[in-house]
Amino acid sequence: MASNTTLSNARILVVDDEPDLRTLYELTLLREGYRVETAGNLAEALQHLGERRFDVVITDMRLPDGLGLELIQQLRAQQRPERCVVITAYGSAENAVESLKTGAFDYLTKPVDLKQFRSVIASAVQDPAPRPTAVGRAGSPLPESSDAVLQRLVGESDSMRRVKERIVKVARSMAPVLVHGESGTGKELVARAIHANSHRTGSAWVAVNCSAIPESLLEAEFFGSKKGAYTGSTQDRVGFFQAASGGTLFLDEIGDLPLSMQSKLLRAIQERCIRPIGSSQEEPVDVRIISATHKDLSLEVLAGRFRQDLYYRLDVIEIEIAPLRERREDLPALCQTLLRRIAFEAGIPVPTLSKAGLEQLSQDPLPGNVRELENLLQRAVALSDGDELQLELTARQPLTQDASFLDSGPTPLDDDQTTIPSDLQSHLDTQERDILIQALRETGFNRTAAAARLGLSQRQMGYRIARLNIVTPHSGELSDESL
Ligand SMILES: Nc1ncnc2c1ncn2[C@@H]1O[C@H](COP(=O)(O)OP(=O)(O)OP(=O)(O)O)[C@@H](O)[C@H]1O
Repeated sequence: MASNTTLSNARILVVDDEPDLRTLYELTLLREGYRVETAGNLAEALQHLGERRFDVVITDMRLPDGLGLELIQQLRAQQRPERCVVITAYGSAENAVESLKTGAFDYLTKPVDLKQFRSVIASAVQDPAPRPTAVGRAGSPLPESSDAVLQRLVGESDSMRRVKERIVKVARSMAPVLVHGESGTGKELVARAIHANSHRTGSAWVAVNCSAIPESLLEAEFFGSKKGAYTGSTQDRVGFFQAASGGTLFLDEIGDLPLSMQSKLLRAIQERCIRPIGSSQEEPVDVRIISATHKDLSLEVLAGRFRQDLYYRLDVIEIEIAPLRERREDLPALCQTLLRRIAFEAGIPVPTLSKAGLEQLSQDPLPGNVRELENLLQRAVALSDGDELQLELTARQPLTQDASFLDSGPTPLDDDQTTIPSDLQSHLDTQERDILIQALRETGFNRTAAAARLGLSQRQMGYRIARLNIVTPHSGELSDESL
């Protein structure tokens, strides 16, 4: 029986033309304590809906007099509050994605696994408002109020307002969201706001930086492993999917996931099951996936670096965050918030930024976006000796290319583009190393500034520096000559 009486009072409409299945769903739901009504086709369903309000409508996709999708469309058009769960035929990914795009809360694939069925319905009937008694799990922060997280997202430009509206709109469904924007634009903050505004807010939030995990460890990190699965594994290990169970899994830098892992992720999303390494058992998983990238994934698909089917699965709802240089009207509010945060952490009075300083900032391309702005202000606060902040903007060329230039074509360092390298990986590594070193030199070995110039996050920069074995003067081991 469902443990929460308010949830078990929920009223559910089941729409399916197969009497056996209808009865199976009905009995399963009645056993959970829900109030259930059934319909065998669209017309009957609409009749029930005309008579009363339901909490959840579960509908088969194919009905004798139309599609389950039409039911969702009608409910949305009438702005009805019912959450819809669609049951689609096995292998019809298009239908599942289409129903999520139309506004379904979630979908289930035939043959329906009853455990999964119960868990999806339990999610759908939950009160969307954050539950006051909910507590964060070990390893996940206590849930923040939905408003508090949205308010942390500073900016009232048209594009920021659209982002915030979209967050609220999509938060309540299970549909995967892809957040796209340059490095430092606030993709993780947006993903967190979606989680905080969803009914999953009391459950785990697990953020994973796909570019920071070595390829050989990815499968174990994502799906976990059983004791003895490999040398040295002395106990079962929980993967990201299990850790995020009931909550949200945020896959940052999804464009950097190697192809081999992309197919495993696709399978986990499609089947909603994972198999830990060393286990013979599949485990059902209930996670909402939000992914983020600074890359244009459609170009990555064309270049053969990203699986089209996975792209299609992840990009059900897209949220685009504009770079800071395209929403300069957000700069004053952002500076104010960031300065307040910096001053609070340093335990000092909030410094002021002069009009001239703000003007200076608004002329700067700020390729590292809000993160770069944050670092810049942090440096200014640390170096200031008076009330007014002195900004140190790095002299640089106006930004003419976005960060994806590293991946999408020859760079000026390609002096011999006609020769095909015999070892592509080491050729690319050498080029990447040269670019990184050049950026580090030109920024006085300031990793943050170099990362910002290259459109990389600090984590990505750190990972690349380690991978390519670059020793910077700050590491105190070798001098400039070693570069
Ligand atoms: N609109 C905003 N209002 C307030 N702070 C912001 C905003 N956007 C970004 N930030 C701050 O800027 C920093 C970078 O944000 P975040 O990590 O979310 O960016 P990102 O796009 O995920 O970066 P990356 O792609 O490099 O991982 C964080 O400290 C975040 O709090």
